[in-house]
Amino acid sequence: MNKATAVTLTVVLGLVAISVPIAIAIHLAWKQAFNQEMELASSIAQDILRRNHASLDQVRAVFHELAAAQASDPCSDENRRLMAKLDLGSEHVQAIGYIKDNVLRCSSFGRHKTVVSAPAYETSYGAEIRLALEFPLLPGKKFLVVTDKATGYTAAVHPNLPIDVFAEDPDISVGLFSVPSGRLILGRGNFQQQWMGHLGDAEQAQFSDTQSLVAIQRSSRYAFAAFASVPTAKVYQGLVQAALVLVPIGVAAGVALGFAVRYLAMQQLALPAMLKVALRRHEFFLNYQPIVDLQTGKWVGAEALIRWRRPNGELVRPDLFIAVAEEAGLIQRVTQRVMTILGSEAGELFERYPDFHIAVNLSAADLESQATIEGLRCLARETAARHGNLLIEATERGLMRAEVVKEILGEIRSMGVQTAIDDFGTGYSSLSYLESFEFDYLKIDKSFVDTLGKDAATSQVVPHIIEMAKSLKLEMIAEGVETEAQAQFLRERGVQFAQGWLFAKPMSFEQLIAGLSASGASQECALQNGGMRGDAPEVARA
Ligand SMILES: Nc1nc2c(ncn2[C@@H]2O[C@H](COP(=O)(O)O[C@H]3[C@@H](O)[C@H](n4cnc5c(=O)[nH]c(N)nc54)O[C@@H]3COP(=O)(O)O)[C@@H](O)[C@H]2O)c(=O)[nH]1
Repeated sequence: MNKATAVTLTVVLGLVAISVPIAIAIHLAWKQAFNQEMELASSIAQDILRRNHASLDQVRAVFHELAAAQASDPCSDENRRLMAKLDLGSEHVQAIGYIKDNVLRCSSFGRHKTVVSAPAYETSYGAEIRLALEFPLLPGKKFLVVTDKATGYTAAVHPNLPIDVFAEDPDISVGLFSVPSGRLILGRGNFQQQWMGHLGDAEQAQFSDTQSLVAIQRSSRYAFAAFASVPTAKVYQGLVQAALVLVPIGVAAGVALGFAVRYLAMQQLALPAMLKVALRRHEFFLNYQPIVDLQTGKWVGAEALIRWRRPNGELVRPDLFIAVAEEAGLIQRVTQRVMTILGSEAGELFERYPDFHIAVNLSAADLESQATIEGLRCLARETAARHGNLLIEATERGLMRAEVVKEILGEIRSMGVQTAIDDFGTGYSSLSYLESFEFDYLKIDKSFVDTLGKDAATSQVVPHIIEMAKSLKLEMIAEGVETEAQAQFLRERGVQFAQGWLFAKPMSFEQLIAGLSASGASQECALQNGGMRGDAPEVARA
């Protein structure tokens, strides 16, 4: 990637890093305000339902008591006294009377002969409803009147009482509608007939349109439902309030992320220059991760893994700087550095453990260059390496220029340096393509080993890789083995070697030597000369 592209990418990423948290903050503020208003609507609807249940329960109790009195004349003095008593004792019922043939014959206030309107509708539980009836002694006051169809007893409820909630807020509409007919029974403010459709057979419904947030709650005992609606404008007011808290947090998070992106980008852009300095100042060192024989558990080799410690003590991860070194054309110098360090350390190792091997990672550029042959020859000389003491690991991505790589690999093998295909299965090589390269080992990638024992689709891949390796007559090294179950699986299927935290993490040269001494690995290593092919004139010690 050139510098201009990297700068553009950084600016774009920085803008995204800043704007995404702000967008998330605004979205959260909106959601919070919306939920808050919806919860308010829902709690009002439930309150209205509670109040209506209380009113109706009292009306039914009144009817029950009057029926129980079994008066032969519903308007007798005694029965009217009972009406007055029940009336006084009820919080919701304002007047009690007796209606027959649409004539109010008497009430707790006395005898009448007032013609009243026909009921607006009849309920499923045998009550007749008149929505706005005036009592003779209370002119100008309209009541919701319920008449027990069977007895004619009638109770009047103040129409505002059940919906007398949030009355001080004119923007909030509330009411009660009959479920079967969709007719509004009581209400204040705005009510749209089509809201009913949202309830269907459900207990409750919550929805919004461009103007309102609506909550509907169905009665579990009567054929009506209560609703409350809050104007959408209130959500915007709430949004502003929530945004005042959340947006500054989002801006702070965005700015912090923006700085982080900038810092990382600067580091990334500066890395090639830093790498050059690090190569000059010898800031690299090696770690070694043991490779074990899965049958005996002995350490038979180790992979050399480069480490970069900056002068301030910071360790830079190889998966960060190797890619940069490859892109910046510095990887061959890095590989050369690996071989130089190895040259100063491995001689002692091969002398004490003649059958031990050390693996060196090669990138694509290394695999295409004669300089690698020279480097390995020099390393073999310096360390007095025997046939099989040195091994190179090439990834599938490194094999792109097949013809050139084949030639270099051939020369490497003819020196007695063994070859392994690394990260197997993560690239795009076909079997026939791989067959055309001569490798000694196949390294099964950690990503496949990770899936062993899991239900993942890729967990089926390892047995196929093993079969393939067998058919290509390659020995196998499984990477990233972390559990005994994985080791057991691989062992049972004939995988010879493994590497991973289950056995040992990457370690210093001194730790490797100490570990080898402790395990007494000298003569019994499994990567015997018998496991190698061809002569090795350059590396074989006399
Ligand atoms: N061209 C070169 N590439 C190199 C060199 N040194 C390292 N690398 C490559 O960098 C990548 C990261 O390497 P590293 O951080 O050293 O990680 C290695 C092991 O530590 C890790 N590993 C091994 N076992 C386990 C395990 O059980 N769990 C776990 N979480 N990680 C584990 O795997 C890395 C080794 O991978 P591989 O090379 O594929 O065998 C990595 O791609 C290195 O190749 C260098 O000198 N040159």
